[in-house]
Amino acid sequence: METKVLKFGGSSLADSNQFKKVAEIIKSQDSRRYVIASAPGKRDEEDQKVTDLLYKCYILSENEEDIDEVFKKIENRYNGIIEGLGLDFSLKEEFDKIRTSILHHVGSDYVCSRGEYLNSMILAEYLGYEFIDAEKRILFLEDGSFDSEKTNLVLSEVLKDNRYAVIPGFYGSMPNGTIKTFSRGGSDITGSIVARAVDADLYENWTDVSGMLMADPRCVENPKVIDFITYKELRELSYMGASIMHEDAIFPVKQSGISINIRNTNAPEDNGTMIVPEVDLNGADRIVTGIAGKRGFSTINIEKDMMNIEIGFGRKILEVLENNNLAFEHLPTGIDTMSIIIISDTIKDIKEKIKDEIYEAVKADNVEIEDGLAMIAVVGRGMVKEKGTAMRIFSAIKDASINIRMIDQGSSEINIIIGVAETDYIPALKTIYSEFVE
Ligand SMILES: Nc1ncnc2c1ncn2[C@@H]1O[C@H](COP(=O)(O)OP(=O)(O)O)[C@@H](O)[C@H]1O
Ligand SMILES: N[C@@H](CC(=O)OP(=O)(O)O)C(=O)O
Repeated sequence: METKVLKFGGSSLADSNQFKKVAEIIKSQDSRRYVIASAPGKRDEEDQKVTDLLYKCYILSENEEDIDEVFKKIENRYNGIIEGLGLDFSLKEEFDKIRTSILHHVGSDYVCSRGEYLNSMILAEYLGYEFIDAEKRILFLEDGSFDSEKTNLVLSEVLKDNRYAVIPGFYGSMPNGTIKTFSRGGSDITGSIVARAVDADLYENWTDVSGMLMADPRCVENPKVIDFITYKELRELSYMGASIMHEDAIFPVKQSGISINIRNTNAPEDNGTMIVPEVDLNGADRIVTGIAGKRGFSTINIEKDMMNIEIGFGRKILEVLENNNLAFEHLPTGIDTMSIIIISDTIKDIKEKIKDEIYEAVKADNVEIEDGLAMIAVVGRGMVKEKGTAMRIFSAIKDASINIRMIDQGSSEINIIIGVAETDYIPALKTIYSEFVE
């Protein structure tokens, strides 16, 4: 029998009307057997996500402030859904337990995870599916990383006895039993983990847009939908800010070669985007599959005459970063210069320390740290066989009178990354999009 795993994001489960659409989608195919639910998301621009409200309660309680007003808002969200669906079902005992836990200062991960826990209970009740908790089934290791193999064993064992089930997204357990969440947006990862555990034929990721778009719709007007995209391209784009899917959601399905179909809960008739292991390169009808970007990067510029012949120069610099627990994004080099691109937030409080340590480590002539950089990734499997793509990007940027501050091309040749000033970020995205799409 065909098996599909479906993940519904917060926007798809934000109120009872959305729940009804979701149930209709699930019930329309017998193969739609395992459902991962997120916490209720925003109903409109001004609304708040339940995960954010829960976190607010956690902070209030930590500061010994009253949580009642915010906690009431959370209860009202769930009670509104239950009433709207006409269910004879109450979460009162669960609310009391969570409230008491918050007042007793349980960990923030436990508090934030309750959004998906409660929403999944309602959805299971509404569908008549089994509720299978992620606690003790999605497992983390002592160091906080995800325990992929053990989870796969435990989860496949539980799910093989349940033909239809709802599983909360976003969290699992530490070896000592406490709840741990993935980073924000992590229900996408849970969906991928479940798809692997049941060896699904397809992982459907249901959201509020009709697939992965060629650019962020908040920056470019009406971007086109991507029909097919490879795991590798998706990883590049999601890491660089195409926030439709969590950047780590690809790994569990990649191990079994399961495709992901991004679909729109509000337009279920649309085909959406298929994310596949590989597609025939000659089949790529576009050179560029998608464009994504992020603001908030800094550059550490290091100058030293003849650094090019100094053995161990790079290692000494990277050691400074490692000793300060800093990851770097890119490392463009010249003959006597090296630049390190780094996320601004990670370095903001230790800039002078890092500069001093680099001076000390390599006896540099000059070290400067510059903020305000945005990075844009132009990604496409079609770029490998096409000449002149870089030239087209650069001339489009030049024609828009934008200065390029950094260039990096990955060795797989499926992406070109450029750095521009944050103020030039949106104009640069727009001009690259119109060069390749319009
Ligand atoms: N390249 C892109 N394609 C589609 N959506 C994108 C892209 N980049 C950013 N987004 C944003 O991602 C949103 C969907 O992700 P998210 O809010 O996490 O949904 P969900 O609540 O369903 O998990 C879209 O509404 C859109 O604003
Ligand atoms: N509710 C969590 C996890 C999640 O994945 O949500 P969503 O599917 O709405 O992005 C968050 O807001 O981060």
